[in-house]
Amino acid sequence: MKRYTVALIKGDGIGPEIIDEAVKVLDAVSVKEGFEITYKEALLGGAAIDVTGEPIPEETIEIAKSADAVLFGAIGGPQWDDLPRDKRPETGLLKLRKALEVFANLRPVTVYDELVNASTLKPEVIQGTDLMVVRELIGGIYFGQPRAYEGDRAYNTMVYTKQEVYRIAKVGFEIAMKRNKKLVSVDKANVLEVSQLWRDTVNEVAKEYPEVSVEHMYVDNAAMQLVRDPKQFDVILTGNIFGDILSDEASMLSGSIGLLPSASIGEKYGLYEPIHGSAPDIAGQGIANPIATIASAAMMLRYQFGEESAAKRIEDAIKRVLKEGYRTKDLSSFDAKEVVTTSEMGSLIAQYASEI
Ligand SMILES: NC(=O)c1ccc[n+]([C@@H]2O[C@H](COP(=O)([O-])OP(=O)(O)OC[C@H]3O[C@@H](n4cnc5c(N)ncnc54)[C@H](O)[C@@H]3O)[C@@H](O)[C@H]2O)c1
Ligand SMILES: CC(C)[C@H](C(=O)O)[C@@H](O)C(=O)O
Ligand SMILES: [Mg+2]
Repeated sequence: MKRYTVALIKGDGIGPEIIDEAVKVLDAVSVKEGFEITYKEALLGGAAIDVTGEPIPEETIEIAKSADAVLFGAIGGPQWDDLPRDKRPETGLLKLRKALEVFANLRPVTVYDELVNASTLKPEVIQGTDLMVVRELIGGIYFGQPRAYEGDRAYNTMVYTKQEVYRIAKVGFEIAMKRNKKLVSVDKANVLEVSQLWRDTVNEVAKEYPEVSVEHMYVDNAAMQLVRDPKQFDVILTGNIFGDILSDEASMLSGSIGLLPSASIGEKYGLYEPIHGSAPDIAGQGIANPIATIASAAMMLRYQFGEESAAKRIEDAIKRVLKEGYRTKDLSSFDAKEVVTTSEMGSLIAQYASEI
């Protein structure tokens, strides 16, 4: 029997609630598909700060590196907001991404037919939207030096090397080749030198993929186009901060940020995480939508373990619960036949994923 080890990082807020549901679903499909997953929990974020004083203890990096994949919930919360930046929960996540060198963050945006009324946009605008944001994850302004908060002055540095842009662009084009051969690269090349390098490098990589149609778009226009006509996009290739913002925006095409999964991948490791945060406003109430995390677990099965049929089981089960009208509270006003808790949603998906 095939065996995989998964480092589980539950984190803060709704993190533990949504990870528990993903584990439920993974356990159900692994029985059906004949593989076994063993889990090792590790601390990160506020949960780690409270125990060790650090947002990412060394042990967490070791556990993450020694596992076959990492499944991550969410971190952060108001109780840690006043800590200095390098002691905050978010810094723990950024350090983990960096330590694992997961430079490519893939954020698929699916609009489920059953939820076309859930978006704030008109159904005819969003129906059929299916796009992939390819976000550079371990460079750009998030990590650039120098950076400081000095009295009345503070600064950050947006920096990309050609090599960093090249490798994320390659990922973008490879994905475009497997999808609809259409890529929009998003930058701010009318203002930023770093975006000029980005654009030049993307154009170089484009020569290796003559079949892929390439368009460059400024980020402000892209933000507008995403809500004007999302179906024009297939692969969106962009840098760290633009990808962060555009993917939250894109989540509202699908109806809830609680639906959007992601895979953060590099040469060696894989980190699977929903795109949303720890949602402190709803933590502990059993109302968080676990689908983003469950779908991230499906991405883990596909990308990290090559367990395509298990991944498909989960994705089909998600479609089925939505089709049958089960909704967590975030989607309760949209064609809901029954409003369910976080745990009930996880159990239904686990049940459907293990049928047949
Ligand atoms: N990857 C991460 O761990 C991650 C990502 C984003 C934000 N954060 C952190 O999370 C904390 C809260 O940030 P925020 O409020 O800006 O963003 P958030 O994504 O946590 O929440 C934004 C809104 O979306 C809702 N929401 C998010 N996930 C949901 C889900 N699964 N089901 C239903 N509703 C959901 C929340 O209730 C809230 O109203 C901050 O400390 C922030 O730094 C962490
Ligand atoms: C929590 C934060 C560091 C993180 C980011 O900005 O990358 C989050 O917003 C995300 O989208 O995963
Ligand atoms: Mg974000």
